Amino acid sequence: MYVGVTWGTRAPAKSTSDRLSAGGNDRHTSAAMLSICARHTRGGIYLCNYLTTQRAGGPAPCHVSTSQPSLSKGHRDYSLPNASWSQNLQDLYNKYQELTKNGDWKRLPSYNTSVHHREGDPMDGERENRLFTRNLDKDGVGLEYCMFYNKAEKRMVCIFQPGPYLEGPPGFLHGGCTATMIDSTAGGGAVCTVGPVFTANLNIDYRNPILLGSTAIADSTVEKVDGRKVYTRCTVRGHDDKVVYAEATGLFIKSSNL
Ligand SMILES: CCCCC/C=C\C/C=C\C/C=C\C/C=C\CCCC(=O)SCCNC(=O)CCNC(=O)[C@H](O)C(C)(C)COP(=O)(O)OP(=O)(O)OC[C@H]1O[C@@H](n2cnc3c(N)ncnc32)[C@H](O)[C@@H]1OP(=O)(O)O
Repeated sequence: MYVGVTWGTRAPAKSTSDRLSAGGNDRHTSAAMLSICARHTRGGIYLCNYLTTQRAGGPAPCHVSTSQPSLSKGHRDYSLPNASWSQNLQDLYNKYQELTKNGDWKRLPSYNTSVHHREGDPMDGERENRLFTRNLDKDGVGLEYCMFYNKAEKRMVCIFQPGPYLEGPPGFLHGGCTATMIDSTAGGGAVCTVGPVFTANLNIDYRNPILLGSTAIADSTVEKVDGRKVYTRCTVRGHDDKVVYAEATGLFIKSSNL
């Protein structure tokens, strides 16, 4: 039976990434880097490329690591920082991690299959299905993100960094991917508030294009629950809140079939 999300109980107690994030700007200390290299070398070839978008005037850094976690070796919590994360994403992660300390906010662990989010589901075994937002094996080329939920405010925040494989207009994020992040964030907020839901309706106003490699925040609130209907509102902004990328409303229907 689906009982909702697990609050990090399966995440490693103190991963390299956590140690790094705790260190904030110390993340590039030599000891930490050696530790990361050792970890990635075990899982594949470690390489950190520094890519830039080709757009004149505003290249955003995009770091890509080629570590290739295997699904069957599983259980990786993909919401933890990795070498592909930009400093802006890392800073936002540190900020929200800090907010989790008094219990108001919870970090959601994130796996690459939907079922691994369900309590009681086996965490091992081969699975072909992949979560849409976690379907690329290389860190940094697709979506890097982490969600935080505030129960009292019925609010879900997703900090994210879209990689180079998500291009729509040259240098910019595909609008369908923006929609995916809105759907996932608002849907995740609805799931955390009422339990399993289906998306019934999503309305999006795209205000500004999102540069690939940049860091953005999707910020969603459950505004009303009316029977099985869950009404949400979501805004996507830049990491420093200076630009609004998109504004959306979403209707989710509580389902007993999930
Ligand atoms: C990426 C994941 C990250 C999440 C992290 C968080 C937690 C992790 C846990 C688990 C991860 C899983 C999920 C995360 C959540 C969301 C992200 C992805 C979500 C999706 O990707 S999901 C796929 C796309 N989605 C569909 O594939 C739905 C297709 N569709 C249907 O399956 C049915 O259509 C359904 C079920 C929607 C309703 O069907 P139904 O038979 O159950 O209910 P019914 O029709 O009676 O409607 C009941 C009342 O809603 C009103 N109503 C219905 N639809 C409306 C509409 N469009 N506009 C206005 N009102 C509407 C009616 O008017 C009535 O209102 P009233 O009660 O007042 O009469």
